[in-house]
Amino acid sequence: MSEVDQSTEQIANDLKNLSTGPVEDAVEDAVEDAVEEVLTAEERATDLLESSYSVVVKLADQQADANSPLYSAKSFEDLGLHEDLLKGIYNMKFAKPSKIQERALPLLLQNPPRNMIAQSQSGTGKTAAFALTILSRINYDLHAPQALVLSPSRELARQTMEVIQEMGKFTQVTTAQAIKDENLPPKVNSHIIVGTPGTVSDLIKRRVIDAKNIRLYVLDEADNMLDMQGLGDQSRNLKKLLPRDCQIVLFSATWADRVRQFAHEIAPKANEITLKPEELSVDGIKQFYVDCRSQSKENKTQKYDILVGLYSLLTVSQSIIFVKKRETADEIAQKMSEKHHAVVSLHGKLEAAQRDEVIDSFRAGKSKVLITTNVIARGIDIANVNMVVNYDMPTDQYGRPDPETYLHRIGRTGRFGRTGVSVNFVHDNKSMQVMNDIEAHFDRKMVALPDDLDEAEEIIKKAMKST
Ligand SMILES: Nc1ncnc2c1ncn2[C@@H]1O[C@H](COP(=O)(O)OP(=O)(O)OP(=O)(O)O)[C@@H](O)[C@H]1O
Repeated sequence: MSEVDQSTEQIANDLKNLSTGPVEDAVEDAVEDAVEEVLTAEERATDLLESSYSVVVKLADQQADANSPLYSAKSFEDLGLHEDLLKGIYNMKFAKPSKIQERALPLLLQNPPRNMIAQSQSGTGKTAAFALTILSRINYDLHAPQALVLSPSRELARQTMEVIQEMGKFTQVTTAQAIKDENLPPKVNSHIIVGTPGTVSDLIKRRVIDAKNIRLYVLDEADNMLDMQGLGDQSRNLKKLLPRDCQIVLFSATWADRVRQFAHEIAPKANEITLKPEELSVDGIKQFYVDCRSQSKENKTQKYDILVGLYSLLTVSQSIIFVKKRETADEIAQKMSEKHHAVVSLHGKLEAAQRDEVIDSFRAGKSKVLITTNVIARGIDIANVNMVVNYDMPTDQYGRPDPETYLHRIGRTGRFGRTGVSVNFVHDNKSMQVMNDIEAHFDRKMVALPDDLDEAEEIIKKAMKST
């Protein structure tokens, strides 16, 4: 058998291994469903450029010269980016690279390309780091997919696509979104594809996307995707369809130890940028909690009343309320709307078009309060969100504290040095324990708010201004 035949056969086998089920919303459904199923079974958790966090850079190639000016670039020009990209960056009002951009870009852009596993706090500009890498590596004369970016939700895929388009505005780049219900031509020849894993797998399987020229494979929120049952396999199977020398780039704010091992398997010999857990909290986000236990045994009602009591604060700017179940999101949204409070809900059970409508109106500031599940806990970047409420503390499918999800949720505020406040609702001893464990994990104290809501409001308002 010739080499070409062998690799064709390998690809055919790999295609068979890709999930053939309804994979559309696999990642987000997995996040939501896992939690919901177990709950039912049991009866059912400034200026950033001047911030002081330290970054540890581990070079896979120990011979590399860590003192090279490339490893400590101070401006976008120093990175040797093409003029068209510099125009795009400055058009977006980026004056200087953030720390992760400064550290990651020289490693990402080196030749021959090296894999990368990178970590940086939420809202610190990881998207631009991989977007610039992709835009720098595209051969614009070749009209074929050359970079593949996977995101865990359609909302994040759409947002990432917009960033890439804006950054590449002065280039000849062409892009395509591989998300549910997107109208794509029978053969996609755009340079860059951004999508969710299920849809991308399906399109490659149906040969709508030809993977043979892909030279960059980026998993954004990579720990999330690699940690999900089935989806880790899906991401790995997808990788097998890509050329051997494809550069694999994994980004996230969080990397639980158990996931790191998968990361190294999918991105062998990767350069690595890591942070310690205690460096992960964004200083600009002030973290509070309300103890709902003290006032009523009817915890559910009590939580809801407190949320409604905080409504004027929620609408000072924009806010996101995270709940565990889709039903809770809808229930609260409906109850609050009946009281003429302007809130919207977003979760994986909505139709694709509805989801787009909800997030677009929230992004445009037309709605001020968004009630949602973990489906948009990651990556969503909306500058005006200055408050996040954990109506239900984040737990995994076994009911254990989920510090990673906590960090991503609260990271929807305090973006790129902005002001942010997060408020956790504690309604029983278990949720208190979850919160205490998360506090311990990040070595960060959460401040108790007084029972008196007026007083609590004053404290939060002050924190919103002072951070
Ligand atoms: N160098 C820069 N100068 C100014 N603003 C920047 C720069 N880099 C990124 N930003 C802005 O910072 C915000 C956060 O960036 P981004 O969404 O990439 O964060 P992230 O690190 O991916 O966060 P998350 O972990 O939540 O996904 C965006 O609004 C982006 O436009």
